[in-house]
Amino acid sequence: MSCSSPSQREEAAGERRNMTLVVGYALSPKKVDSFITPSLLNHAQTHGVRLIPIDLSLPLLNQGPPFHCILHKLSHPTWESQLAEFSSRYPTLPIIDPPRAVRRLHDRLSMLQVVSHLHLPDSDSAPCSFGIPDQIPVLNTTHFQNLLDNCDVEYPVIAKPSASNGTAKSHQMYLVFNLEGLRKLGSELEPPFVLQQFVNHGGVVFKVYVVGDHVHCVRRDSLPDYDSDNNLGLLPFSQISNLAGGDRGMGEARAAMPPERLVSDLAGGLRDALELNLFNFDLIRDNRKSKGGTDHYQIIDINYFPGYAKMPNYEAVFTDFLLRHLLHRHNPPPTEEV
Ligand SMILES: O=P(O)(O)O[C@@H]1[C@@H](OP(=O)(O)O)[C@H](OP(=O)(O)O)[C@H](O)[C@H](OP(=O)(O)O)[C@H]1OP(=O)(O)O
Ligand SMILES: Nc1ncnc2c1ncn2[C@@H]1O[C@H](COP(=O)(O)OP(=O)(O)O)[C@@H](O)[C@H]1O
Ligand SMILES: [Mg+2]
Ligand SMILES: [Mg+2]
Repeated sequence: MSCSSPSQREEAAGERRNMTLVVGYALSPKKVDSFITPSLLNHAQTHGVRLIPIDLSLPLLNQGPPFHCILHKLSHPTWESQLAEFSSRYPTLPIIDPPRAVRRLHDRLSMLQVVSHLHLPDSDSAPCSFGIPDQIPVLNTTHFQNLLDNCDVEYPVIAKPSASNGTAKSHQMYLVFNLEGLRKLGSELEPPFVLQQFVNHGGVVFKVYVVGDHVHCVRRDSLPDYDSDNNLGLLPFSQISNLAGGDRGMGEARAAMPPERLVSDLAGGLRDALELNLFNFDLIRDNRKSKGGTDHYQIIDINYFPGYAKMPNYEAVFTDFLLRHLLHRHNPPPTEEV
């Protein structure tokens, strides 16, 4: 509990405005290359934010200078236990974002569960609705065998590994067109995975990037609509919207952007429900359910700390987020040497 008065808090915020905020980051080498660019470091430094790498080979508690905040996208047990130890020593120091909240996005079922509980404020402009595609969790081989025996899958479906943990394997998906394809899937993908209803969406996916209060939506190419003449049983694919020229506009000309109000309401609703500041989500317009002037959107994926460097002006957006997040906190930074 903070015992400081409003005037003390103002004073503390004032002091912090004149000092450099130190942000320790723990990211994979690939993420460091794409995100911690010289332009981000320079922009942040000019605005009083120093980004410092955390040395994963040393105990976090022994590292300095004292951090005002920790930024991370790592989830191995050693790192999480270091963070837990650090948080119990400095309970008010912000961890962006808390591992407990990030973990929810590591499973493709739990990441979307939160969408079902979202209630957005009514909008008078552009009526639309949202949801998630139907999905069947396949937990083990017995469960998979039951599905094959009972033939109660509505094709086409996309088989997605349950784990969404940043590995190439977690992005390896399969379009399954019929029972024959489902049989073949058995020798390609080991449970646990989900079978998610394939949704015709005009070949365009909208990616909504969230950085605290900042929301930015882009359009990318996606899988084409289902063609019933296609007699392929099973079609593997991976990171379709990230392929070179992923926004080259195959479906772009036909695809209007989703209403701004829906995008910002979904972003805000998810931010609060997930208790996360850094994420993006993939949104598609469901052609079958969009009727009578009401468009229906489906959320199909949510990613922690995505590729922000693709966002225009990300250096300013991110620095501004760090400043707001740290300066508006009521608790002063730790005074003890870290
Ligand atoms: O590297 P990028 O820029 O392609 O970013 C990836 C994201 O692409 P996006 O920003 O949505 O286009 C990507 O989003 P998708 O899953 O492709 O929708 C993931 O967030 C990926 O992280 P991870 O492999 O799931 O841990 C992100 O990879 P990391 O940068 O975190 O390694
Ligand atoms: N239910 C779906 N219906 C239609 N297309 C989908 C569906 N789910 C995913 N896709 C397509 O597959 C791509 C990858 O799926 P996604 O769940 O976003 O996995 P990843 O985590 O690898 O990005 C999406 O960007 C979209 O193009
Ligand atoms: Mg995705
Ligand atoms: Mg993803």
